[in-house]
Amino acid sequence: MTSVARVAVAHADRMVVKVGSSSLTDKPTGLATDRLDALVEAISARRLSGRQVVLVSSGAIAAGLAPLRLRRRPRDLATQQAAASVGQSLLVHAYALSFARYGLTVGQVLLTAEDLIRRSHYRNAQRNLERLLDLGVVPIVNENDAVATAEIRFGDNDRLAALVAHVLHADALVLLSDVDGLYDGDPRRPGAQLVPQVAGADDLAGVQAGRSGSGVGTGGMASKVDAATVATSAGVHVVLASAPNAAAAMAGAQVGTWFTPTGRRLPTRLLWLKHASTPHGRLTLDAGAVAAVVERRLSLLSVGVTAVEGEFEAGDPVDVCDPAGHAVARGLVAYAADELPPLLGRATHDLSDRYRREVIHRDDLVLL
Ligand SMILES: Nc1ncnc2c1ncn2[C@@H]1O[C@H](COP(=O)(O)OP(=O)(O)O)[C@@H](O)[C@H]1O
Ligand SMILES: N[C@@H](CCC(=O)OP(=O)(O)O)C(=O)O
Repeated sequence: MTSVARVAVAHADRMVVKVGSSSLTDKPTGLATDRLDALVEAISARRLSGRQVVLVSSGAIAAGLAPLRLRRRPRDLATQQAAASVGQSLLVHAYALSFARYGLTVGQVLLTAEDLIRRSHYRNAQRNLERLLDLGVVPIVNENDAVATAEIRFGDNDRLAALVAHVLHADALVLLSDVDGLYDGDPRRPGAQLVPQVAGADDLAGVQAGRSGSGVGTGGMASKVDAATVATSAGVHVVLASAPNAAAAMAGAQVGTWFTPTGRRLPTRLLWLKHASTPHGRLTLDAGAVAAVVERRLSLLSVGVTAVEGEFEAGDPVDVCDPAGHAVARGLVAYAADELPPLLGRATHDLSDRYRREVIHRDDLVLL
């Protein structure tokens, strides 16, 4: 990895650090306070050097298992929510005590997907996190597992951390796990090699990023690679390293896997549209409309739409598909599903004034 990237991380004024359940918990005792304390020591050193850190911490469900005498992560949502309710308070209490050793105050921020997907909501989350940082507090973010339902769960905190990094204009994202980086295959298999650098999709070709090996983590390596891709596509440097290497990773040392930015910052609205929204329907286009939207980046007009599926209202996210049915873009549609069928294939000048607006304005479209 070039030293430029490592210097960028070492000097990041604002950094998001995400730690997984497997790095904070021991079976059967629950929270491993020695490991939590070691992580807090590394983060506190950085914070006390004048740089801002937001911690995204998993571990609520894992920390709730032992007090509830559960031997493994429950499968049903209600027991997961119960375990998270018990575990989250233990987790944040442990962090509060540990950061207090360095005179630092923590603030708990629990988010659901909605909080980062809906514009009115993410401004709220953004305002609170900014204020906590201004006040010198270390925000500790987790998914709000106690109320999150199956459809709205992030399901993994890696993507949550990438979205938080973007919303807060962080310079770097450090993903800490129980493995010392991305391997080209399951690290439990002999011969798997550490991938030291990912500069783009080509470096991921042939890499088998699989599921969690710990039984308490949910995302596995695939979700870390997805999160790194989200963050780097928006200009954020990403390091994936093991939790014991936290200080070294934050200082830009040669540990773990380094993901270099592949794109520039998108407006937050478009980032959530691309990575966090759930499409409510699909519009199929003819070949000319695909070329207009994808290559010439024009707005989508009714004349190029051949089919509409799904139930959506004006303003909802929908997928924009080529004639073969592959999603090529996602956008905020300007019409409700039941308004569109009479407009399909018709030129804008043939329509009444009410229907002369674009089906999706180009400012509301992202390519997938
Ligand atoms: N290609 C890979 N490289 C590294 N780890 C991998 C890979 N494929 C699967 N894994 C597994 O992913 C695990 C990390 O994911 P997870 O348990 O969800 O971590 P966390 O709890 O830290 O979020 C590793 O411990 C490893 O067993
Ligand atoms: N929000 C959940 C963790 C979800 C999650 O992504 O876990 P992990 O794969 O360990 O980062 C919890 O606190 O238990």
